[in-house]
Amino acid sequence: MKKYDVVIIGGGPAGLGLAYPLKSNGQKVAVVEENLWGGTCPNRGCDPKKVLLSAVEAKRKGEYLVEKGIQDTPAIKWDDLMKFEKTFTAPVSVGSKQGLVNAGIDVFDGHAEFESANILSVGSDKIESDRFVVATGQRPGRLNIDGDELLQTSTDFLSMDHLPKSLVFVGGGYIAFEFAAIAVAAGAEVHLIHHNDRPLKGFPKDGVDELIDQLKKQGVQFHFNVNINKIIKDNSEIELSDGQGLELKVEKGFVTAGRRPNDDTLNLNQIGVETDQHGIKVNDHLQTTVENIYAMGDVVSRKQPKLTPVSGFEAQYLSNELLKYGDGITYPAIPTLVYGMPKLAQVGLSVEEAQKQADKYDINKLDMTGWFSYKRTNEPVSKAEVVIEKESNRIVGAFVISSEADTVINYLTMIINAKATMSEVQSQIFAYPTEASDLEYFG
Ligand SMILES: Cc1cc2nc3c(=O)[nH]c(=O)nc-3n(C[C@H](O)[C@H](O)[C@H](O)COP(=O)(O)OP(=O)(O)OC[C@H]3O[C@@H](n4cnc5c(N)ncnc54)[C@H](O)[C@@H]3O)c2cc1C
Ligand SMILES: NC(=O)c1ccc[n+]([C@@H]2O[C@H](COP(=O)([O-])OP(=O)(O)OC[C@H]3O[C@@H](n4cnc5c(N)ncnc54)[C@H](O)[C@@H]3O)[C@@H](O)[C@H]2O)c1
Repeated sequence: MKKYDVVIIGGGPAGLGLAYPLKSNGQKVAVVEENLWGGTCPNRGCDPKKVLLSAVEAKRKGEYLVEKGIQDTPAIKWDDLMKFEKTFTAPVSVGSKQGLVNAGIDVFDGHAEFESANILSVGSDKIESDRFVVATGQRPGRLNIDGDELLQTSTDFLSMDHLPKSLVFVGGGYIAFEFAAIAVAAGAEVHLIHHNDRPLKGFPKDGVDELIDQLKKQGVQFHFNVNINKIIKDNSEIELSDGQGLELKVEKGFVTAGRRPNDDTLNLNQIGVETDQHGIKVNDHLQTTVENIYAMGDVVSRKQPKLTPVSGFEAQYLSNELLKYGDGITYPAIPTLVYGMPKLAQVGLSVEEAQKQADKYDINKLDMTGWFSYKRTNEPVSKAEVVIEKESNRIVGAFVISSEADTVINYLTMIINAKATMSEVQSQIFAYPTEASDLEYFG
């Protein structure tokens, strides 16, 4: 039986982010992966999605300037776009695995399961290790209704060679809003079904309503307060119904109603590792309820959002922690973003929380649509809500909706984490005219 200092289960951003620094610090390390090396983000998540969005951004930016110097709106050719996307995804798995091998890290292909707190089985291999780190991520949740198997997942959407004429997303979270923006720009008839009237509920309602308005103008059809309870096949289409009058026929349907942790097929509970509905329970050292087993990334039950840079941050933390027991993990302000045209973004203290403590915080509501930066691109909406702590005159939170919300939220994240006051921001010289030079008006 092979014996290691650390065995990592899951070859995604979290697992790979930990394997390299441990190896370069002299540890004997192995990584186990049952599917594509590199994990969700580069194979079936962030990266392929962002490649598809390149075309959406180009199309919308052209559209805004029709009759303002641009003659025709660019049209998206899905089949070509998908071929372009696959040039990014195709090399990922082989390259990620080879990178580990080149670094002298042992790799195992297959499904990992614990036999005990020190022994893991991967197919017919048994692997012994002093410590294990579970970094198995999440997978799409299912609806548990008749015909659920007729719905495809985000992975299927991101590898569709041809765009269906009509499609529906069931569940209105990050994935549904982003994919709806992509599919409607590419020319499909797009429906989005949500079981209540508050999709993307972590974002301010007025901002989400703006996004919904924009997506409606682009052609997305929303169905709120609808609980689908049956799906049947009808020739080349599927029909979704709620038993209350909605009967929707589309060529393809996708379940986008949340993701669930991959913590249920590793024998974790049998060896004493406790889980809850959000994933594996860990303390602030990312240690599970079994002393020598740690967990990180999307599979962990925690309040921070489940995102690639958060997985990377935890991997970096554990790479120190496993070599020398130190302080518990503390997270900086983490920005979250719904991509599309426009994008929604927020960071730090939420506007909703700040409103509850009006004695401590001011909220600066900015309609930037008429500001030079946005007027020159003629985009339909650009707004921000900035939370300022009265006592320190510091920005402590922000929400942004615009096509540049990703850039703006990253500036604000740096400002929040640096604890800079508004006068410190205003004393910088930024290149003009840019989103950075607009920052002086945020306070
Ligand atoms: C459609 C989509 C879009 C996204 N977009 C963004 C985005 O724009 N920005 C962002 O920051 N995040 C985004 N995310 C989230 C991001 O992909 C995850 O936060 C990130 O991949 C988590 O990394 P991880 O290493 O924890 O898990 P994963 O990347 O999921 O890796 C876990 C790995 O473990 C393997 N595994 C599971 N069980 C076992 C087992 N028993 N044995 C062996 N191997 C196992 C899996 O096959 C997988 O490869 C997106 C996710 C999706 C689905
Ligand atoms: N830009 C990004 O950073 C990004 C993009 C995509 C995905 N992600 C990651 O993936 C995760 C999961 O994304 P997601 O969009 O699948 O889930 P989500 O949790 O963001 O949203 C799912 C939505 O579906 C609703 N819902 C649940 N059951 C339903 C039902 N039966 N019918 C209709 N609606 C239902 C929920 O109320 C919720 O609003 C995100 O939380 C994030 O971690 C991030």
